[in-house]
Amino acid sequence: MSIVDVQGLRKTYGAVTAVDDVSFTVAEGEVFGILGPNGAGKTTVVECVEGLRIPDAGTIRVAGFDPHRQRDEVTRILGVQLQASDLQPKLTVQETLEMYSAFYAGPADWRPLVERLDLEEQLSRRFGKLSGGQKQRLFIALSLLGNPRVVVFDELTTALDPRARRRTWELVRDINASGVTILLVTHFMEEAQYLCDRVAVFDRGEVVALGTPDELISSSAGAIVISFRLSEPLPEGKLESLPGTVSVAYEGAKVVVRGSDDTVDALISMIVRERISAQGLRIVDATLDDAFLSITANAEAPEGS
Ligand SMILES: Nc1ncnc2c1ncn2[C@@H]1O[C@H](COP(=O)(O)OP(=O)(O)OP(=O)(O)O)[C@@H](O)[C@H]1O
Repeated sequence: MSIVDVQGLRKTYGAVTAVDDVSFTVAEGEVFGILGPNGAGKTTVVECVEGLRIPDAGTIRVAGFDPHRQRDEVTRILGVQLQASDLQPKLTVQETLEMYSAFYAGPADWRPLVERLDLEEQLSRRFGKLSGGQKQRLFIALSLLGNPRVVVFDELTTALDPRARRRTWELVRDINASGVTILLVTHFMEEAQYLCDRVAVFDRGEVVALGTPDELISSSAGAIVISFRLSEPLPEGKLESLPGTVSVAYEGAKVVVRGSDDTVDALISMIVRERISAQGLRIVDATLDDAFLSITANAEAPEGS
């Protein structure tokens, strides 16, 4: 059953069409990723879902409620990640938790949350003195105070070092395992591949791909990446003409071929048949990063164009 339902969403800012005819649904219990290059419309979409922006057209429902017209109902269902600018730097972690708990009629007990998020030792520290990772964990705690069924995390791990990011991923999994649906806006493909059940890729205000990370990887061109070093150049066009080849790139002596299982078979046969020396041969699955670049390949226009 879908808990978030977005149909035909359109949002403009003056002459800028930020989002145009966007539709997707999020099933209860999913981690749903919203990906896309800068300016693709991701934040606009989640802000419409949160009821912070009024759509120009289309319908949005969160557990059946309209986020704009039924804001109170949606606030009881949807937890939103605050930004650093929303919080008082001089308040302690405990004061912040108590203050935000007071906004809800039946708030969650923040003590187990603090324990789960490893913030116990920070309770008497001022918000402004917390590390980036501690701040993010506090934002997660605050987003869960209202016992939400859905939470929106927008760029949750952007400012974190790799260790803190990994730790936050485990927390997100943990929150999801407790039954909370998660809408995750991220620029990190590794994060999306690790956490998301399904992702929607936005490009210039539209959904250009939607599916599981594996579906996106296998449907985007070049699902397999083959790399090796050649001791001597091959005749021009030889690799390009292999079945299933999508691209051939030369990085010095290293060749990177993107293609399909057919490309692997044909390349190996060619190497054996023609006794080609292909050193350091590696055959790996493409990642969501590769799929994202392929899906959004046409998005990048030069600055100022
Ligand atoms: N308040 C606003 N007024 C005018 N234009 C806006 C406003 N907010 C966003 N835009 C424009 O709408 C488009 C979509 O912006 P949005 O912030 O939704 O994209 P995004 O995918 O979240 O980008 P990023 O990854 O950079 O955060 C962009 O062209 C942006 O410049």
